[in-house]
Amino acid sequence: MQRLRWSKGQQLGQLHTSNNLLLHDYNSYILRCYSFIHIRDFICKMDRLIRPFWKPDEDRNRSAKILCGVVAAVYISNQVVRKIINIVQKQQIKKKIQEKREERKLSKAKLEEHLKGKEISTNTVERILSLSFKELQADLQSGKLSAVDVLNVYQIKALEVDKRTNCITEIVWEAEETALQLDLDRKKKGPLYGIPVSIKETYTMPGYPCTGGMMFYFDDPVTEENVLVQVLKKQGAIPFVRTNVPQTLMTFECSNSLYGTTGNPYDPTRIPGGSSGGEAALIGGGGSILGMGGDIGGSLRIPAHMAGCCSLKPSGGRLSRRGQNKFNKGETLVQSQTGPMAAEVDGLVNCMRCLLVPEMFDFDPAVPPIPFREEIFTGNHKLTIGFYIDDGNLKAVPACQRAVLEVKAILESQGHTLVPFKPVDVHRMVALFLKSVFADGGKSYVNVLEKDIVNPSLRRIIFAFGLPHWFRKLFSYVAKIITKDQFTYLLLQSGCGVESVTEYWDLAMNIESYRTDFLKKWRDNKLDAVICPGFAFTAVPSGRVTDVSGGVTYTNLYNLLDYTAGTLKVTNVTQADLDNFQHYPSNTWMEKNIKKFAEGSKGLPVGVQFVGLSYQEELVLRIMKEVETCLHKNSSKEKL
Ligand SMILES: CCCCCCCC/C=C\CCCCCCCC(=O)NCC(=O)O
Repeated sequence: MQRLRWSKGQQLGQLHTSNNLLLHDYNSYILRCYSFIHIRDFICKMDRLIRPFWKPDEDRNRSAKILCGVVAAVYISNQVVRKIINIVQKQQIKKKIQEKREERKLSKAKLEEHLKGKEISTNTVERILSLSFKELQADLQSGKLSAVDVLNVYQIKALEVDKRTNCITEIVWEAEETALQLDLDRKKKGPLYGIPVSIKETYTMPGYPCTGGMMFYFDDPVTEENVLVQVLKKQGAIPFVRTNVPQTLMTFECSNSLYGTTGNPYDPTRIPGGSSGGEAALIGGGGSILGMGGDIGGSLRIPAHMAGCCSLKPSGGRLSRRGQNKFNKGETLVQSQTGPMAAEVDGLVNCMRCLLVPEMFDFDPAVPPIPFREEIFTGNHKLTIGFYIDDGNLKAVPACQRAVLEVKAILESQGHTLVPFKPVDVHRMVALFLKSVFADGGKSYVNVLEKDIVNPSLRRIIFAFGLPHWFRKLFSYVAKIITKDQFTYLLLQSGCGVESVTEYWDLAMNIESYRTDFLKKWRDNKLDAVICPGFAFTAVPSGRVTDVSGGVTYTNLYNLLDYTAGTLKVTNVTQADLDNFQHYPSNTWMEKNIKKFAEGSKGLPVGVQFVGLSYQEELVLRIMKEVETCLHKNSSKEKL
């Protein structure tokens, strides 16, 4: 592997000699030209070179013309060579993608064959799949069920869900061996003994690619196992499949050229959300009871809401981030946080309980050593909870509004006090967020995607991110006039990132000042927690995410604040919700798109978000559990 640097020290990224040799050599040559030959020296040299070809008495204009011609010819041929190399490279990538797809297909077929050979009865499958998290845990602990039986049943169901949604990227082949070992060693049962766990593709596991949906990272060697995977295994859990993500992870589409597009288990023509979309599709479809994901702008919560499961985005690095999402490591103002996803809140609670243990604090000393605080989770004092259905950017669609109001009624019936709340200026917030996550103007993503087949859903945005900053900023005003969308304007403006260290420090200070203002409002309202829409809308058709990307303000607010936030599926879209669209505004481009994409959305899941201050994971889980119990959701294993 070699590293290539632009003259100003900008890192282009890691290049794999196998893949990029041709372009690497060519790039090095061109870079050397740009870096080492000062332009004036270059012109002098050219001047000396061509001087013998013109007569001394001739006009210098002629030499200037020749010089310009030569420079233009060099520039054009440079572009042509680059284009040709790019085309050749893309062909190689396409071939490789095809090979990998075949390998994955074969691997899944092989597992299917293996499971068929075991002749597991439909009865056993249905019985095990119908167990709630607690029941499954109890049956495994008591020895009523073996780890291998449970694993095989979930493998069967996972493959079935995968056929409809394409949510699995890799089968974890050592899972069965692990289960057999656990069954043999019954005395040493960890609390998660025999629980199969699905793992997001961005979690490092040696032997498995960790790409974030980007071909560029496919051959990156994975040496270190993700800390949470290590702890889960120590607690007896069995990682059994790895799941799909969107290309770059910075969208909620869940599609990439390497693994393809993941569909929603409720309607495979629609998105499952992202970036932990493969996880949500699998869990929402019943193929996994517990999974692990990550979230920098909503990636744990958007998919839980759209594909019908629950998730928790912890705060403050409460769970180790080591070995997850290596793709934007240098960006530390808003960080991607790891967290669990599950079919029921009990899955989230048990997972947190089993992760917040000395082993994790030992593996990653950067994690604050705070164990799971049972007293907060089981507390029963009455709370003051803020609620809102419109964050001031995009109004939530009728189904998402209704879901919040239903949860509000449930919480009131439990004796809590619900008060209206409005977040502090979300446009100010999203500008800070976009400036942070695209601090380099999106350059690192654009560079990496130059060597990939760009997902169709990202093409427009990648093109925009490739334009010069001055043009993007100018165009943002035009876009604002055309779309009337503040978010589109901000994506183009703030997506340009920062120009200097001073600007980066200012950005950090402005984030702090937003956090201060928000906390003041929270304290003024004497809030313990907040409930709000899981997202602005329910699952949209695949390929259309950039047409409605403004919905992200409902989730990324709590990343910028670094608060705890969980999502729970509470209802499904009804005909009445769709009829209520007549009251939904259609002033802006995104509002019109949201309305259009809602057609045919009846039956889709709808989640609600539960928010607490930093380090309030136990409190948020307590409220989620209370609501889930009231909803009589002992099990979210809906038959789809
Ligand atoms: C330069 C390429 C970037 C492509 C993405 C552009 C889409 C822009 C729209 C909205 C921006 C913010 C979306 C954030 C989505 C959340 C994803 C997330 O949380 N990922 C983190 C993770 O998976 O760890």
